[in-house]
Amino acid sequence: MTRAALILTINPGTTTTRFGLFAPDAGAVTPVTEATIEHDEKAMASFAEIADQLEFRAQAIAEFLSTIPGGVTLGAVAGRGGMLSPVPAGVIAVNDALVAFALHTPVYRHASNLGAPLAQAIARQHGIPAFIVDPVSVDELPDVARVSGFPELPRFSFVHALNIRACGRRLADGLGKPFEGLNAVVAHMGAGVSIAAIKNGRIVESSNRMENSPFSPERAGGLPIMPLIELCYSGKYTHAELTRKLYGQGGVFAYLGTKDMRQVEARIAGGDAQAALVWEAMIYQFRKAIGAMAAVLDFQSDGIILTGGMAHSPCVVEALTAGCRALAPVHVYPGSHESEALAAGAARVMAGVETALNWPVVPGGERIAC
Ligand SMILES: Nc1ncnc2c1ncn2[C@@H]1O[C@H](COP(=O)(O)OP(=O)(O)O)[C@@H](O)[C@H]1O
Ligand SMILES: CCCC(=O)OP(=O)(O)O
Repeated sequence: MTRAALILTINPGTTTTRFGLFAPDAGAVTPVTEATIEHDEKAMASFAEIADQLEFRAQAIAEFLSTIPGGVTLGAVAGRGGMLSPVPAGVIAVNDALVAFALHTPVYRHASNLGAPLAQAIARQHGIPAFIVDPVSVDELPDVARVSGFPELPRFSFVHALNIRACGRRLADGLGKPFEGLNAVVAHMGAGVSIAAIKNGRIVESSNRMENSPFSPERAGGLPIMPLIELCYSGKYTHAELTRKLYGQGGVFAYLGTKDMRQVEARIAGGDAQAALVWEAMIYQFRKAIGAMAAVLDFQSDGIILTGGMAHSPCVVEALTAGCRALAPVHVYPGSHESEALAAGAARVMAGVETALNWPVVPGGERIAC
């Protein structure tokens, strides 16, 4: 029996590389297998630059593929897209220029910058196309949302677009309406957090996790700006130290020394008052952000979606549902649905339901059939 060519998904995280194999079927996908490789934190810290991890992670993928009984025939590879320049939502075909941008001139340092290079490396070995889908630099903000109050620092979009759009599609399907007609608030609550407003299928506003965002297990989120300026110039920290403190060691970690919310909840159950205060403050900030996104949608949303790792927590879900259900019905889609969303994007292109954008993506730019 010949086996259908599968779609390989690659999702590089700070200390993990997640893989999936999916069978495409007329623009949809069925999961075949998924795996997460946990990389040693010290080993990852030994790489000076994210780009230096390429070989190491490529080796991990080769090992994953070698474990598939009977081998695997691939038809396409879809990688998580990184901190690119602003792009529309959708699928982008990986080419050399995109790989060079992601490796050498990304807007910010982030493991997702390796999604395109890794996808290309595997795709080349198999002679198949490579894509990225809904990268974190998806920017659908209207002009009014870009005005920050200081012309040199306009607001911009970095958002968990892949999971947020996948959850939006799922809600739209459940409601029997097209995604393009969906209005919803999505709270992606992972190690980093994005709270976003989807209006007619477009992410028209989001908390931008290091701009005006709630804090999260490891990100400081938005901070009091005048004291932050003082701290920057105080000489207390170097640029790199302060960036690390706010970005990977901020939020819950800065207060409690852990990024694992299960541990935090266990400490609260054991009577730890500081843990309880920090947890409550984070939920309080989530509620404020969800309310702000509901306001962006004129309080006319089809639903509020709670998703990401923290949506596994009954305490988080209960607290947010109680605080937000007056705004719209609350739907809980725990975990991230990124692998399936990556595969579905590639499958839509392979089935001809959608065309891929070509990099560099310019307004009204070229789309290519693959
Ligand atoms: N059952 C749970 N209860 C509470 N928190 C959880 C649970 N499962 C995962 N988390 C928390 O979710 C966060 C990770 O979310 P996830 O979406 O997996 O992260 P990432 O941003 O790395 O993809 C961690 O802080 C983790 O402790
Ligand atoms: C903007 C989303 C990119 C991302 O994955 O951010 P976190 O690392 O904060 O989850």
